[in-house]
Amino acid sequence: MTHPDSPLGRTLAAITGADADARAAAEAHQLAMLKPPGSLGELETLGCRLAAIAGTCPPPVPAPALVTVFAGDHGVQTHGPSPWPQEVTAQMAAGVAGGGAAVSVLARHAGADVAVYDVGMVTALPEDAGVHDRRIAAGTADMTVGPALTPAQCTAAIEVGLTVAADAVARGHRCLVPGEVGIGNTTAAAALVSVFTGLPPAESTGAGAGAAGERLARKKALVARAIDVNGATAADPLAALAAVGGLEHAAIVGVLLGAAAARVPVVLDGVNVLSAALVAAALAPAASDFWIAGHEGAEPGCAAALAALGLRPVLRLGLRLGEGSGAVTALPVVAASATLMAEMATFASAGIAPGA
Ligand SMILES: Cc1cc2ncn([C@H]3O[C@H](COP(=O)(O)O)[C@@H](O)[C@H]3O)c2cc1C
Ligand SMILES: O=C(O)c1cccnc1
Repeated sequence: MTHPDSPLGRTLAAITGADADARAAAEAHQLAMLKPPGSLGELETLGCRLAAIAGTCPPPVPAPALVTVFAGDHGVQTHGPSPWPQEVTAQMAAGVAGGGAAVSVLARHAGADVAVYDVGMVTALPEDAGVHDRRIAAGTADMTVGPALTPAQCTAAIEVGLTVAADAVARGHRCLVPGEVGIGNTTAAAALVSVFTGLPPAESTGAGAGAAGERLARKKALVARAIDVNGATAADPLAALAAVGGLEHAAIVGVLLGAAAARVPVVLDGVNVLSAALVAAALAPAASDFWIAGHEGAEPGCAAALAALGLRPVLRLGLRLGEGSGAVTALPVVAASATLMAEMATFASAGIAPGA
């Protein structure tokens, strides 16, 4: 149980759904805008959702955005579900901070800021790597023999995310984009997706960063064993997160809840972020009002998680990278939906009859 007077308890208590009046005003404004009703398709839906999130119509453009990349390692990688060595986690964290990773390039393209946090890599980086030290453990424990995280580690990682979200909003960021790096983390994500959607591990588990053949079969068996050994169930979301999640997933849960409490939109990425969103939605169903699905990734858990969350993706580009890359690619489209509402003429302002 979450203590009501803890950072998580206070955050959960602060989360209420998006603003129905602002949504109704946005729907009416869409009809008044100089276009046939419905002709801007999902851009209309997005604009109305942003209005409901902000509580005003037209909604403010969700900028500047901050991409928060959390890096952690995974004990389950001792069984080799990922074809990549664990050192790649730290190398990629440094790469994201250094500006050369895919998400770094895409964030520059979208005009978003990027911050990287080590929440528990096996290898700590020197300070000049530009990665913020929020280390909780040197990776998780092997989830196929017991919980990946202790309850205290899980809570600490969630609180890192809560603090990152609150600080970002306090510094003026108006949109959050959580991302991750962590060799082995699609094994944990598949386990979370199975626990929270009921999809069997054989169907929730995908290639991740390149598992195939015997390795992919082993990965599926590891996911099934981890859920079974820990008795992970959606009925106890925090225990399930500690059992089969990662430190980066827990930190992302914190960002997702912290942003919802601050009524700031979050753009969701691939299977890792979506698996964290399933946990966060189980803790606070109203929080999903504040989340926009940036894309539907190719990893099989993505479609199942989006369906369970009731979210339609902005993009479908066949991405299977993570880092926050797909979410940040969607950002300009999300921002466009708000700009249209603020700047388009209305039939009245243009002196044109709205038609039939
Ligand atoms: C070079 C490289 C860059 C990445 N950027 C994101 N990931 C993605 O792949 C990893 C998860 O896949 P798995 O569970 O199969 O290990 C995570 O680091 C995720 O962010 C990468 C993976 C690699 C190898
Ligand atoms: O969908 C993702 O987030 C993803 C897919 C493959 C590898 N890493 C992450």
